[in-house]
Amino acid sequence: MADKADTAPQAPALRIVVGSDDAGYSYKEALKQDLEASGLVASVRDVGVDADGHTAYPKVAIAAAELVAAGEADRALLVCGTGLGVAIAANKVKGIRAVTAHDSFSVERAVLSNNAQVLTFGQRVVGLELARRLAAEWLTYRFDTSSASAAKVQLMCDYEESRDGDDATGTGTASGPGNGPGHEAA
Ligand SMILES: O=C[C@H](O)[C@H](O)COP(=O)(O)O
Repeated sequence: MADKADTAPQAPALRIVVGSDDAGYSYKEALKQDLEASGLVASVRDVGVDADGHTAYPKVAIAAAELVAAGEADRALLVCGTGLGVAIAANKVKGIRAVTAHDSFSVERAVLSNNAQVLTFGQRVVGLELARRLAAEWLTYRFDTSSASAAKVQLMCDYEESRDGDDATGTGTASGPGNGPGHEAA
């Protein structure tokens, strides 16, 4: 089943943040190299960890997600042992939709159905070559704001906005959804 905008070779190149904990470090490094070599990528920003880093996954994931939410990056690609912790942490940042996906269809729908700006992998779950292939596919997708999926994504955005006043502790410092280079906002 082909979506109207399932690939967009003419789309603006993406500004991508990469990050991992120590359990995802070697995949993060390999994926970063691929991203840096891709014509679909405008820039790659690495928020850690470095080779001997031991920063806990929530700190790295939140730092990356905040860059996306602030509009300083279009997407983030995060790796931990399972991909789950970095997704949960990134989703705590307002405006962020982060998913773990280890198959091609889910990677496609993460963008085309859910307008997810953050993709996460588990280094202890998926093979490196599959992760690399999935990341390459992920770069080709752009959310279509005129698609039927847009109204569904908007329901999540509306709910998040409606919750703002209910949260005495605040929901993060991000001011915007970081939905991409001018064409990914739902
Ligand atoms: O989701 C968490 C990640 O898999 C992390 O890399 C490992 O976390 P743990 O050390 O708490 O199991």
